[in-house]
Order: sequence, then C-alpha cells, then structure tokens
Amino acid sequence: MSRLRRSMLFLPGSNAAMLSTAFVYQPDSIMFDLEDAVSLREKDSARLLVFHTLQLPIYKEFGIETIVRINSLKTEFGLKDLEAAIWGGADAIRLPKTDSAQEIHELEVHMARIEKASGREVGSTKIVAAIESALGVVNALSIAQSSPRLMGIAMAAFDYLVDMQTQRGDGSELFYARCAVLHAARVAGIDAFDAVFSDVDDEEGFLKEVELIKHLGYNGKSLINPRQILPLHNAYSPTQAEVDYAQQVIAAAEEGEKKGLGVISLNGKMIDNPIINSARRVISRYEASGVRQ
Ligand SMILES: CC(=O)SCCNC(=O)CCNC(=O)[C@H](O)C(C)(C)COP(=O)(O)OP(=O)(O)OC[C@H]1O[C@@H](n2cnc3c(N)ncnc32)[C@H](O)[C@@H]1OP(=O)(O)O
Ligand SMILES: O=C([O-])CC(=O)C(=O)O
Ligand SMILES: [Mg+2]
Repeated sequence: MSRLRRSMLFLPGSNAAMLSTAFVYQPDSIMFDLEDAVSLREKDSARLLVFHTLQLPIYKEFGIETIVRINSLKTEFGLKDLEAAIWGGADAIRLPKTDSAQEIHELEVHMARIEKASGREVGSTKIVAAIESALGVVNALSIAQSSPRLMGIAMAAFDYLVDMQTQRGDGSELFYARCAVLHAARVAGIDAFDAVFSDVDDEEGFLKEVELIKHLGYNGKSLINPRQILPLHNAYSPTQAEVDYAQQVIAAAEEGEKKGLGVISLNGKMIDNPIINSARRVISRYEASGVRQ
C-alpha cells in the first residue's frame, strides 16, 4: 500500500511554538504554510523559520511527511519560498490556487534548478496542487496529469466558494467540485485531499463531513487543528466487523482458487474480483492503521 495520507495538518509558518512541537500530534503530513496564514509583514521571517524547522530531524524520525505551502509564483514571495522549502529538505510543495497545468510546468522548471543547486536528486520533491477556483476544477484532470512529481490534488473550499459566489452550507455547494477533483486524481493515479473544516469545536459536523469524503473515496483531508487528527484517523480505520468480513472473503477466494473455481459464494453472496480487491484494501488499511476504536 502507498503512503498513508489521511491527515495533512496546516500550521502558520510564522508560529514558532507550533512549528517546534507539531510533530507530537503525529499527523500523516504536516503543512508549513507561508501563504494565507502568514501576514505580509511576516512573510520573510516565516520563511526563515520554516527553513530551519525543516532541518529538525524529529519530523523524519516520526515518519511525518513535510510539505510547504508556498505563495503563488506570481507574487514576490513565491520563488523565495520555493528556494527555502527545497534547500530546507521539504518532501513536497503545495501550490495554492492552481488553475492550469501550465502553472505546474513553470513550477517544475524552478524545482529542478533548485534541486540541482542544492544537491537534491532532481525529481525527488513532490507537488500537491490545491484547486481553489472554478477554472481549477474545470482543469482538474490536466492539472492532475501534468507532472510525475504530483502526489496529490487538494480541494481548497474557502477560495473556491468565493469564486463561485457562494458559501459553506449543507455540502451540496461543494459536491460537483469534490467529485471532479476526486475523478481527476483517480484517473491520474494520485491522492485526493478534501477541504479544511474550519469549526474546530464542531466535532459532530467534522465527523459527518469525514464520513462523506471517505465514502466518496478521498484519501484524506487538510486539517487546521490537532484535535481533528485522531477522529479523522479513527474514521479511516476499518471496523472489526469489516476486517472480519474481509478476512472471510480472502479465505474464501483462496479456497476457491485452490479448487479452480472462477466464482465463489460466501454466506449465499457471490464473491468476485471487485469484492476481493475491496477486501484486500480493507486489510491493508487495517495493517497500516489498526481497527476503529
Ligand atoms: C483557508 C486557509 O488557508 S486554511 C490554512 C491556513 N490556516 C492555518 O494554518 C490555521 C492553523 N490553525 C490554527 O492556527 C489554530 O488551530 C486555530 C487558530 C484555528 C485555533 O486555535 P486555538 O483555538 O488556539 O486551538 P486550540 O485551543 O485547539 O490549540 C490547542 C493546542 O494546539 C496547538 N495548535 C493549534 N492548532 C495547531 C496547528 N494547526 N498545528 C500545530 N499546533 C496547533 C495550539 O498551539 C495549542 O497548543 P498548546 O496547548 O501547547 O498551547
Ligand atoms: O488549501 C486549503 O485547503 C485551504 C485554502 O486555502 C482554501 O480553502 O482556500
Ligand atoms: Mg486558499
């Protein structure tokens, strides 16, 4: 199974206390933000802080993937952010407000140059493209297929909903975009991350949203608060009943194969390849993250 990316925890790159302690919460990925969570007057100091934090061995020791959200390359900060992220050793760059594949191609050229200069293997730094506009949603497939560096695309709901001239409601306002981004990711064979849920005190609302995006097929979600990590990981772990059933399916499939049967039956239900593959996915999720508590 590929790397687990259920939780991607955002934190403001200007917040020294959060930067030095966030590993204790053990998200799958941590995202040092240099874009919208950092004020204009803190852009330079935040970049320096993030550069130094990336070099702390503790994030690697905890197996946490490090991602830097840079400012757009159209701003005066973007290129400096990219230099700091790559020289600092970030695993991936999150490009905000990605509207086209062309923007990823421009980013790649700079990344290759900086990797060469810093002695990093060319191509080793990954990209996550954040989709934050109607144009980005319409272009999601070409964005998702634009580079072998892309490890995922992320739905960014705040800016997207402003562009759509609406706001957060019952989820119907995001349904088309969520599906489009997810389909693009699946066609491209990369991960899909859902949007931030901003009311950190509303655990019930958060879990409802997590159930929806998990059911749609998202790999995980961008988060803004450590209190959201455990409930998310737990929701993504299979239940004991799901694990038991998956084990029965795999045992029945192995038995059927020994007997040379193409189609087998378990408790009166037909078991075929899609069901066996889905059972294998449940088992690998269980092996990676345990059973739901
Ligand atoms: C639209 C966008 O662009 S979203 C992406 C950019 N936004 C962000 O990065 C915001 C990140 N999140 C935050 O800054 C904060 O969680 C807030 C402002 C949302 C809420 O802050 P608080 O109410 O102080 O959170 P809370 O009381 O749960 O904090 C508890 C502890 O977790 C820490 N913490 C909170 N959020 C984070 C975080 N994202 N990463 C790491 N640590 C965090 C706090 O520092 C605090 O630590 P302490 O107990 O050692 O003092
Ligand atoms: O990228 C994200 O997940 C958060 C964000 O900027 C947005 O929703 O506009
Ligand atoms: Mg945004």
